[in-house]
Amino acid sequence: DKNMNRFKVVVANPSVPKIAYDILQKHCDIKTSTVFSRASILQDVVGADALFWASKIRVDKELLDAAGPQLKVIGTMSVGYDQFDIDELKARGIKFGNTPAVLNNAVANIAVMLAIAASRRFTEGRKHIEEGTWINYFNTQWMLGQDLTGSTIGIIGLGQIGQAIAKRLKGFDVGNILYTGHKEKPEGIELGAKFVNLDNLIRESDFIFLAAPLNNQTYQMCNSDFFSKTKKTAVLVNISRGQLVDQEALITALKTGRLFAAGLDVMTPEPLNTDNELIKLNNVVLTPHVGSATNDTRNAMAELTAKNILRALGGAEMFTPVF
Ligand SMILES: O=CC(=O)O
Repeated sequence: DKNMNRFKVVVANPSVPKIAYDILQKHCDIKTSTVFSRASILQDVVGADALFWASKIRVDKELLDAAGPQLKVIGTMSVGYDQFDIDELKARGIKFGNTPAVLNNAVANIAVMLAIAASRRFTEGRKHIEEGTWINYFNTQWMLGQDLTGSTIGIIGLGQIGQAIAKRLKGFDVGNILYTGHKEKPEGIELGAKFVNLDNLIRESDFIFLAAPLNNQTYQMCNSDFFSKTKKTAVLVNISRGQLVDQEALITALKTGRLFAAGLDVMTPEPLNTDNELIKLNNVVLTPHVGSATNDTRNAMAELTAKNILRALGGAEMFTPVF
């Protein structure tokens, strides 16, 4: 039987780059889930040895039960993995990997873009052009923004993306770089970044970057208490997950001048409802969760996920295991 020792892999997204198929095809039979519905994916995963996940659909007990006990490997084509029931995966001895590192540059770049766009009033300026309210006399006080140069930067989560953000901002001659997280990091020392508690970071930062994963510790960490301590001139940038922010509290802070502006690549829900207040606010810059969305980065993520899956199916350690 020529199919002996071949594995069954389910790719849970029809848009996964071809390179993943080229890699997996050598040792696997691939089934691609063509519809983004939980019901159809629950059927497609039946009998899979491995899952190639590129989906927000939750991988929980129900889905793992549907797949069956032969399922031993999952690779997610993302760095975040909040859609997975980690305890359930561990209990079943499933090897699990994500795609860190390969998306650091693309995501850090969009973080810097959002910081500058928000602090320099991109949305408001664009509206003035469109609506014909671009004033035709020279007003030295029109459309003034906040400086990145000389500012105090606060990074919540100095992981690989947080570090890539810090490295870039040094090129803008920022002042101090502060960070917070569960522990002080050697990389922080190398970057000349100072480990502080969250309270100090909120109070002192001119720009606050959210670069921490979504988990029980970070869920809704930016709440009304958080925004009661920010500088009124501060800019918030979120490239992590929308659920780190109490969005109603953020909107209130933006409307009442508790916060100068926000640049958000992530929000709740995604996609955002078209009548959401965030879209109406002049001091918000939005991008539709496209931090890693470049050709090269998505190809690299697909390649790494496929290689991780093959390694684990062959009994070796993944290149980038979560566990
Ligand atoms: O949000 C995207 C990712 O986690 O890679």
